[in-house]
Amino acid sequence: MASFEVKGGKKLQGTIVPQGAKNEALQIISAVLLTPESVTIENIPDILDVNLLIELLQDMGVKADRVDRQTCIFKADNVDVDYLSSEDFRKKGGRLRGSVMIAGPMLARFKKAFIPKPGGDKIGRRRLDTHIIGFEKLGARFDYHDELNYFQLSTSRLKGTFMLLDEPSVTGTANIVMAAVMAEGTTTIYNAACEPYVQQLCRMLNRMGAKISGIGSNMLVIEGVDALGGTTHRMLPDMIEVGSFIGLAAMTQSEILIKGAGVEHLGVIPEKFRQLGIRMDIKGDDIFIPSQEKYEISTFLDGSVLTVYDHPWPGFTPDLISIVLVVATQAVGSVLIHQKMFESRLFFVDKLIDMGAQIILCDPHRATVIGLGRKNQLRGITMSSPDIRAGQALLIAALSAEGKSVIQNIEQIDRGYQYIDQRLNSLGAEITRIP
Ligand SMILES: CC(=O)N[C@H]1[C@@H](OP(=O)(O)OP(=O)(O)OC[C@H]2O[C@@H](n3ccc(=O)[nH]c3=O)[C@H](O)[C@@H]2O)O[C@H](CO)[C@@H](O)[C@@H]1O
Ligand SMILES: C=C(OP(=O)(O)O)C(=O)O
Repeated sequence: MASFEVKGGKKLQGTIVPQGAKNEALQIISAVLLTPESVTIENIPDILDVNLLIELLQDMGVKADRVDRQTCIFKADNVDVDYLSSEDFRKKGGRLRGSVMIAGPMLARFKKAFIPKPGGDKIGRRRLDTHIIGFEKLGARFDYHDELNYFQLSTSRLKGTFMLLDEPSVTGTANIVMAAVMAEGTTTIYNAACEPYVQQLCRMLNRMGAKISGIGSNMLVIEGVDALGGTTHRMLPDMIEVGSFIGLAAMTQSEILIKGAGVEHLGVIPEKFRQLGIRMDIKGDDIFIPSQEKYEISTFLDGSVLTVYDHPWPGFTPDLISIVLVVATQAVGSVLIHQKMFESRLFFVDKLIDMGAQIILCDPHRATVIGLGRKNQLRGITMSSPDIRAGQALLIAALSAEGKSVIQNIEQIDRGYQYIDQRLNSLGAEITRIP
């Protein structure tokens, strides 16, 4: 388990460029399995989860030629379908959430798929029902192997149909879309997720020859085609990194320019940080956050305490709730943070409380933060990173704190943030990686 040693209390300054979006990358890289032709992908984040997925595809026989660290040409013209039933696939696939999205393209092109119990954050129950029921509606059969904890799926042919999803699952929608693009006839997916990740996937599939309409809405209509061809795709800037950098700047009183932030794809994210009192100037595709002595949380129009909660897109993403929570600890005013989707994502607040933050954990989903308004600084402590976003939130807390902090289990942070120590150190942070 590696750690970060962080010397806190320093103001940062400079320009930072967000990496390509992690959650988009996991969908897009899975989609290369849909064609035997070459697919060039640009702006790939160099992070643990994405590298693991690429490795998994290579184990399946997919050629992956790295042009540079961010660009890769994939060619899935000789896929070893049997590898999916191997012990090795179950082990490696089980290390990341994104591996689940290999199933949709495999069903579409090779008529069989295996889904190992996926990895990813341990942030509460994360079921796969939406994926499996969607595949079933398209005409796949499934067996659940209890002892080895994996789903086996097969079909003689997939056939388009209407389906109303139980919930707008992000990876579930992506998986079903990828299964449906080569199904016979028309598939309509209602209550579909419409996060920018899913929109980007649909646009890429259309460039490959798919016929998907309704992109960006909660109803996707997919006319099946016989085959898909190659394309080039560029990942959007990671909106979760952008939000994290806005929060980091405010919390550490830093002046930061986020260059190429993908402003038109950020939805309500800038507004949520503005509600915490954070000022920012949007200039073209860049976001400038000035150094702010104080930021004050607004109230609702009737004067009642602000609540920030997560919601499927175009609502506020659950992946930024931990960041909003940590930033609120130094604001003037109070806010109720409500993490509706996941039941184990707020437990890291005990570490913030140990650092001196004023937080009342009401229940597993809700925490009230009473901002310190910089009257007291947080104190550096030793802590462990429980999940990717809590890890980043703790790093922000440590950077703003007085004294030294040690963050253990930084593999969680490395899952989603590319060379984060080096990039923040180039803005003036003091983060040392202890292997
Ligand atoms: C690899 C990847 O892309 N991971 C993202 C993806 O995970 P993932 O696709 O796994 O998450 P889902 O969208 O399936 O659902 C997340 C959780 O929220 C619950 N749920 C979902 C929708 C809803 O309207 N109500 C509700 O309660 C589900 O039961 C589940 O427990 O989307 C999540 C929700 O944005 C993000 O946190 C993850 O970072
Ligand atoms: C929860 C997340 O990731 P994953 O779905 O890969 O666990 C996340 O990106 O915040």
